[in-house]
Amino acid sequence: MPLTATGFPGLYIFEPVVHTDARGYFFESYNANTFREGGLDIQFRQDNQARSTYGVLRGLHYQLDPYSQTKLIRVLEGRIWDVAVDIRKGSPTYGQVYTIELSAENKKQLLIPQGFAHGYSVLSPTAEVFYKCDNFYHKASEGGIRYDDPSLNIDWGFPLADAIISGKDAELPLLADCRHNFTFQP
Ligand SMILES: Cc1cn([C@H]2C[C@H](O)[C@@H](COP(=O)(O)OP(=O)(O)O[C@H]3O[C@@H](C)C(=O)[C@@H](O)[C@H]3O)O2)c(=O)[nH]c1=O
Repeated sequence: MPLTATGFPGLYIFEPVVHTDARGYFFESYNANTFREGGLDIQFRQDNQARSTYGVLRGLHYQLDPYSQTKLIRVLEGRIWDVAVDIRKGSPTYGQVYTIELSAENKKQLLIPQGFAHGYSVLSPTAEVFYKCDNFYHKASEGGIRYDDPSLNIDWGFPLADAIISGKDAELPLLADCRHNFTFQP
């Protein structure tokens, strides 16, 4: 099974089976049946793609219910440091941070369930990130947490002096001041 548990309930690493031959390689970057066989029946509704340069840090973001999003993150070009924070009240991993390098080379994908805040930083000169979401973008439901919240103490994979951050992200609140209503459903 190409899905690996992370220890955070609902958070999985997906590693596709790569078929290599004289022409190059082929892999199924997404197959709903593979996820269904792993007990994950997700109806993806929106695909997003973003290009960034070294040092760009996006996040941490979430959308409030009923627009919360499961996300399946992968990298088409370059390398990123992907960060997921469990903000589901009652979760055994509430307030904990999961990090993983995703790259075009390692082809790993991170499946992030609803109730997590998500962000990433770019480690390579450029990176092209592609992700599927099971709910539509809804501007009024956007929420976020500051990347440098001291209670999370996140390692972003590079010195924060290098970070390029949007004005919106620089003004996000700390986790303790966030108004969200995510609860853990075992
Ligand atoms: C996220 C999003 C943004 N936009 C618009 C709003 C804005 O004008 C422009 C850039 O938006 P942002 O600055 O929010 O883009 P960005 O900072 O890349 O936002 C993304 O960050 C990562 C970490 C996530 O997890 C995503 O869910 C999403 O929040 O694109 C859409 O039209 N649809 C979308 O789904």
